[in-house]
Amino acid sequence: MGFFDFLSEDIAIDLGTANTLIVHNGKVVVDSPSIVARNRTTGKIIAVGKEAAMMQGKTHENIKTIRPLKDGVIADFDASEKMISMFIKEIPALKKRLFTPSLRMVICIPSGITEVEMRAVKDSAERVNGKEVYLIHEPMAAAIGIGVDIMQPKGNMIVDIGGGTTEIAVIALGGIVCDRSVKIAGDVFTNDIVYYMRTQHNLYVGERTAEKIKIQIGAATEDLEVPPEEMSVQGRDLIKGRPKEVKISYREIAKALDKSILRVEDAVMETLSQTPPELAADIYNTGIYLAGGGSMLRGLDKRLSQKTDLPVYIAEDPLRAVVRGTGLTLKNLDKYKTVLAG
Ligand SMILES: Nc1ncnc2c1ncn2[C@@H]1O[C@H](COP(=O)(O)OP(=O)(O)OP(=O)(O)O)[C@@H](O)[C@H]1O
Repeated sequence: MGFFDFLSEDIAIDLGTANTLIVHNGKVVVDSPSIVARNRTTGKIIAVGKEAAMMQGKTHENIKTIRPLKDGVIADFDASEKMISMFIKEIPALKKRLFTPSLRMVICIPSGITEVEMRAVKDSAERVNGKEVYLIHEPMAAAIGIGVDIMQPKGNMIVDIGGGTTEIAVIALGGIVCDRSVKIAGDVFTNDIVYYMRTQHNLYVGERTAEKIKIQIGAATEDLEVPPEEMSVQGRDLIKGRPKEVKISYREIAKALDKSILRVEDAVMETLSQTPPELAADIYNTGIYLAGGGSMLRGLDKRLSQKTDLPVYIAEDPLRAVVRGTGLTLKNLDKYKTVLAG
């Protein structure tokens, strides 16, 4: 330990389109929606994370809620930097500090990210006091978080279904052999539900309500073994203009999501078709690992398993698999130096 090491801290960040998670000292210390609320007149950020999420869809013209990331990459630099900086200040062990310490960071990024987008993440991290900043691809972090031994000469397929992107990768010998990133994930599923409610029930629902429907009764198939109960949904009647309530079943949601899930399935099939034969043989034995919040959609594992004819496993606590892996990478930087991106 160097003399000035007490002035520096290590943190791992999963900067996601839907959620931002931070690991410090081996523990998840921040787990918040990636949302910022800004006062339009003064330009000041008035809330981030959970507090800003409560305001979503309920703001007046003076307040605007922003999601600074889109499709896994930073879309609004100023808002994202302020959000990261406020999240870092919320870390209990750093709250007591007078100044933000210099940070050694590992941040995960989508596998389909461009050099310019990668640079943007690094720049933002440096501006929030990141002195040593490392990047890791999300599927790689997910694999480490799931507990896959990525260094083995053995192929493993990871499908990480987040908010903005679905990342599919075949990993062997500490590297990504083939991958695909599609912009079909949780946010698209939510918008599919908004569209379905509008067109089939003449009911206008906001994104927060649609996401609630997805989590409470969302399904990827119409034949679930344990179907959830019908759900009452309130919104605005598009014809009469007044509030209205309708009851919906998981079967309707499965119909609403079908086209998008087909596109995820196609991307998985395409990646499998590009996999070198020796690694394909490994995947035949090990199956496919799912991570990310989208993997929690009821019946998605079964549907993917039927489509690919392979066993499909959902990671333990799928929303945290990526940040767990990012944290482990940070803890074992020497071991994982070769798997870092950029
Ligand atoms: N039980 C659930 N069923 C279906 N979807 C869910 C469930 N829980 C969370 N989700 C969805 O998971 C998504 C968030 O997942 P996650 O936090 O893994 O994404 P992210 O890392 O923020 O996004 P990205 O990796 O694309 O940047 C959201 O769209 C959310 O609605």
